[in-house]
Amino acid sequence: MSTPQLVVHRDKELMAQAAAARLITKIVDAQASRGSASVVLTGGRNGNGLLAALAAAPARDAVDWSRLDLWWGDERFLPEGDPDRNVTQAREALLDSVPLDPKRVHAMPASDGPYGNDADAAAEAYAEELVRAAGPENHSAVPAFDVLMLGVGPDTHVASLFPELPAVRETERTVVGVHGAPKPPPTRITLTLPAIRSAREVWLLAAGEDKANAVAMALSGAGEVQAPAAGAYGRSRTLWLLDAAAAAQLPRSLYPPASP
Ligand SMILES: O=C1O[C@H](COP(=O)(O)O)[C@@H](O)[C@H](O)[C@H]1O
Repeated sequence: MSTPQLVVHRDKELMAQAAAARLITKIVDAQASRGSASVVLTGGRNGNGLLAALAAAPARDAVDWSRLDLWWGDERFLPEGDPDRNVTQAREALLDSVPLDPKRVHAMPASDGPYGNDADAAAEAYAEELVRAAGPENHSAVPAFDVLMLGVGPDTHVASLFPELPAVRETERTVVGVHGAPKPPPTRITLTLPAIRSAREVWLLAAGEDKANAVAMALSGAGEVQAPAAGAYGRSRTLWLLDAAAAAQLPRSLYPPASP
């Protein structure tokens, strides 16, 4: 488990631009040292803001998009192309404008796909896709993600791990179906905390005053069942990327030294 590090930016626009710059560097470095990079995307306002900032950054051309694997931390279980699906929003924000290898874009199944309306079967299929990508040499059920990003909801949810729902208590499976989520749509697919914790780096993104209470709670010792964001950390690094509004309720003892 890595101790959370906090970076606080002036506002959400600057946060998105700085996080996009950070992600470009990570991908380029991973491609230089290992040949390819593996990134887990998040949905939500901050995840999409980062992708839009990346699309607008001239340095995006430093990435070899054909040597990048993209995965998702969660998906809203809706028909293919639905505007509320996380993958649809990511395509609009960035993916449609860069030359990705379609075989390396690992979207979670849709509710009108091969598993029909069965979110649990769709989750199992995604878990199998992760196992295949991990390969036997990794001795892991998931590939070695370089960066796994998570938006933090105002209720402290990350991916589709909501407080007190069964998915946040999962200790064995890497992907599960979610039923009865408090945020629409109620049916979702999500990586579990064990899968999230297998990533080299976990980045949690939160901007806006509606996130301030969730950020303070998750970083002040709350349990992961009550505050799922508290249970999200990476093997080498856990980075909280915040704007000043989202950091406003943090105790001074947690505030990074150089922040206003
Ligand atoms: O529904 C979801 O919400 C969270 C947080 O979204 P935000 O708009 O409050 O930032 C997101 O991270 C997750 O991927 C998504 O499915």
